Amino acid sequence: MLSSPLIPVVQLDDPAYVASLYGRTPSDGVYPQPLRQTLAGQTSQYITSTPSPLAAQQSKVPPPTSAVEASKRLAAWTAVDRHILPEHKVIGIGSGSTVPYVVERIVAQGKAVNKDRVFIPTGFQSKELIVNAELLLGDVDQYPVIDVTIDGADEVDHDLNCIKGGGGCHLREKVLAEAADTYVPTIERSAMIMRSTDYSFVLVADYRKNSKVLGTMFKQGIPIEVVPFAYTKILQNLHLLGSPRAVLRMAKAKAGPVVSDNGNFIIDAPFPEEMMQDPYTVRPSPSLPFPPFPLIFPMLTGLGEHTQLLTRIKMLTGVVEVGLFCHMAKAAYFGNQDGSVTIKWHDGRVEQVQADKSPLAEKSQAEALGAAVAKLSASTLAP
Ligand SMILES: O=C(CO)[C@H](O)[C@H](O)COP(=O)(O)O
Repeated sequence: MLSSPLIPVVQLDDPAYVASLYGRTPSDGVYPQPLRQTLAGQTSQYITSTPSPLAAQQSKVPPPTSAVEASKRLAAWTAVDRHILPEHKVIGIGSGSTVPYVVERIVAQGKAVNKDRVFIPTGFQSKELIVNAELLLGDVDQYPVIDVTIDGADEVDHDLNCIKGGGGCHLREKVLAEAADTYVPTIERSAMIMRSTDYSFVLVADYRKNSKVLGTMFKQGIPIEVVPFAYTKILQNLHLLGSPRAVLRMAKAKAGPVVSDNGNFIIDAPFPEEMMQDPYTVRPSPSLPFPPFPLIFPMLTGLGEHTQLLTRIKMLTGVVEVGLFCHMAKAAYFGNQDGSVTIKWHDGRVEQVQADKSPLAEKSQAEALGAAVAKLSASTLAP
């Protein structure tokens, strides 16, 4: 075989070469296992299985520096304490700035309980969080049934419908939300829909996301993931559907559009309040614009009863997923500025956890107690 002096020739099945890539060989019996610790900021894809100091450093969440951050942590910790129980072995981890606090609290449950668990990410960010926290990474194609999924939200309404996708991850987020719920088909007003009968999808957010009607707090619109080549046609259809201000989401630190983890584009489509009030329920169509219009565009105007916004957007050709999560969540946890937590449950109950009963209060009480004990023992031991 001819070889260039500049390009070393390697034999791909050479055990030494394989070992140099993966840190172990097929004869170890554990090959091939995913061994990398982190890809963020790394130049090499292959990193040894020894936890790197960088990974350890990245898995530490800095203490919150603002009221909003503190309320995210409060929501995340309270939700983890109530919903991630020792018997839960397959756990979905969502995306966004609240989720690092979820992972932080799960890690605090200890190595013993976490060693038998597998964590399923909703995208690049949560994959990094899982790996950096040295938790076991899995994927939803291995685990299509998840015990509990915890995720952030951009806005949650009184019915626990929510907008997600501010971070462009809502396709995977919805798959993981569905994997955590149990669905049965039901017929409602002549339409077959899937209703969840057992919910294990939990939302965590700060107080700004707690709302009555979607779109009143999160005004940039419903995130819609679309296949790139169809985006102009979809924008046109969304304008006809009632969102004349729908736009393609542009990247901030890159020229051109945001590209999702799945290689798609994201459109943000704000709809008027009356269309957002109940984006899910099938109900009789309100006034149709003028007689010939529904005949020409029946799908856009909605004939008869099938007027739910979620389905109508999803039915547009080229739409991959809509960032409206309707009747999927078991509960939504909102951290408040005063240290309390508001919990909205799927059956309509609203629960309030007072500040002195929250996990953060317990932590500071425990710290104060620890400090007092240390002081007392120091003074007792002093000569
Ligand atoms: O849906 C999401 C990403 O696609 C996030 O969960 C949502 O944007 C909330 O993020 P944050 O916790 O940063 O407010």
